[in-house]
Amino acid sequence: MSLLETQNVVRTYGKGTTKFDALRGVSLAIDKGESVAIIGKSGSGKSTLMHIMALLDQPTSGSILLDNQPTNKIKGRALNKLRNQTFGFVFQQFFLNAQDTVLENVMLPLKIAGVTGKRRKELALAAIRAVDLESKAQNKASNLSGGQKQRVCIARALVNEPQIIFADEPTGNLDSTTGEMVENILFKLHREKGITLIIVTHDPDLAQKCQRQIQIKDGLVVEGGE
Ligand SMILES: Nc1ncnc2c1ncn2[C@@H]1O[C@H](COP(=O)(O)OP(=O)(O)OP(=O)(O)O)[C@@H](O)[C@H]1O
Repeated sequence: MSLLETQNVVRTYGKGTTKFDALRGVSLAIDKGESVAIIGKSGSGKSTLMHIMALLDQPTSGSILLDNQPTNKIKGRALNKLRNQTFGFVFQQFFLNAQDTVLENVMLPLKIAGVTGKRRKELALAAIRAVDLESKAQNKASNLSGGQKQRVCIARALVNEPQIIFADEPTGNLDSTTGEMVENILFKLHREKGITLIIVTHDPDLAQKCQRQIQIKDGLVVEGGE
């Protein structure tokens, strides 16, 4: 049974002469516990699709179903809550708060979810432990290496025990050894906690480690949609 489904998703940017169809009718279904890579050339529509699947953007037409329920009527606070509870994000544009500690950064999604006090700290420390950064918990996020920052992002993404982790080029800015460590953490979470992984990547090796590769070309799925 599919966990996340897109039905004939179209996303048009702009109006008039600048109108551009970034997605031209994307239908795909992702099962619970799957690991999926979204691949394709620059400008093919990968990030647009990822944002729509993660309910960060709305399609111009078409639908997104989560657990077989349509999501188009969920708005505002309810939508934020659903996203916060269901998804974890490892996105380059979702920066860490540089002046806050690692612990504070990882506690943030729990704070938003209304988890308080000791429990908030314990859950955050468990996530920090899962990415092997316990010794840095009190460090400012700015005083970390690139790979360590990415691991903090993963800890923050997993602290709410999400069903799905969306990762946009999770190893893009990292050297190969550090990138491999970050990959290993993501796949370990997938194997051991059954978290569904949806990863946008240009890296063919990372894509091959996923159970399925969905290839996007000019706003359409050309391979791996089902
Ligand atoms: N806000 C926007 N307004 C207008 N056009 C946009 C906007 N965002 C994206 N596009 C266009 O939509 C198309 C798909 O963009 P998208 O970012 O989804 O591609 P991508 O496959 O993720 O590319 P990359 O691999 O370079 O990140 C591109 O042609 C892009 O120029």
